[in-house]
Amino acid sequence: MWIKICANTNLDDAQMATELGADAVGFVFAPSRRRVTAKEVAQITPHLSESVERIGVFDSRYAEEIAAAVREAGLSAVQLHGGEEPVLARRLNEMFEGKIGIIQTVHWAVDEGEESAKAVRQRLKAIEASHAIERILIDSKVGQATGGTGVSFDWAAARDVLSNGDRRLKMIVAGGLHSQNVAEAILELNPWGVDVASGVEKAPGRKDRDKLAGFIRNARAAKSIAQ
Ligand SMILES: O=C(O)c1ccccc1NCC(=O)[C@H](O)[C@H](O)COP(=O)(O)O
Repeated sequence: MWIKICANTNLDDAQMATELGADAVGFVFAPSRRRVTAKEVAQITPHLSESVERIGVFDSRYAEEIAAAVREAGLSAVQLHGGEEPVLARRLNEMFEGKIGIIQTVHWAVDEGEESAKAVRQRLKAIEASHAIERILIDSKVGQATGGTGVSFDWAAARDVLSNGDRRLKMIVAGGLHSQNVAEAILELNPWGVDVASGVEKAPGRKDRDKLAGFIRNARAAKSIAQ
């Protein structure tokens, strides 16, 4: 089970997440109350273990802008959170000669019921056909809010849509997860990975050690049952 702790804003939190066993730490470059700059992240990444993925979350559609932030901040992967144009992923792959991890976010609009299921199904097909992406992250969209919402989507309704997707794509589940519901999400959807931001915080942009430890412990325990 791959675990990403997202929306880190400071070194202590990012180090705490890695010490507790996270596989990846995320930094939000998209508009958010947890937004960070490349300059700030550049002060954090050199102090993290080489083995942990450092992922920037971007809503920009400009490859050059993303690439500049990747280089300055010392990121190892990007999460494309603003749209699903395979051309952006392809361009980044070219620019970094395939040496950068790319995760494509696909939003599940929690207010849109069946429409959401249809939209996600279509997006997964398009991503699969593009052959440019190997990991997708399914996140809740609530109104205009596209991340850090603390709201989970309907896993039971999503199960069919997500299990019919391309097995080649590694699926990461996000949106409203916390230590008390992550096991249920894993047992329902059997994802490759999970991601959390607000569910392990004591305040926006500040992580809570107990919540983090509980999240990682419960996610790993659930995955061992789901397999
Ligand atoms: O976390 C944010 O504040 C955020 C804001 C805007 C765009 C993306 C954002 N986070 C990206 C992530 O990958 C989060 O982990 C994901 O949205 C889950 O958030 P949460 O529901 O709070 O666990």
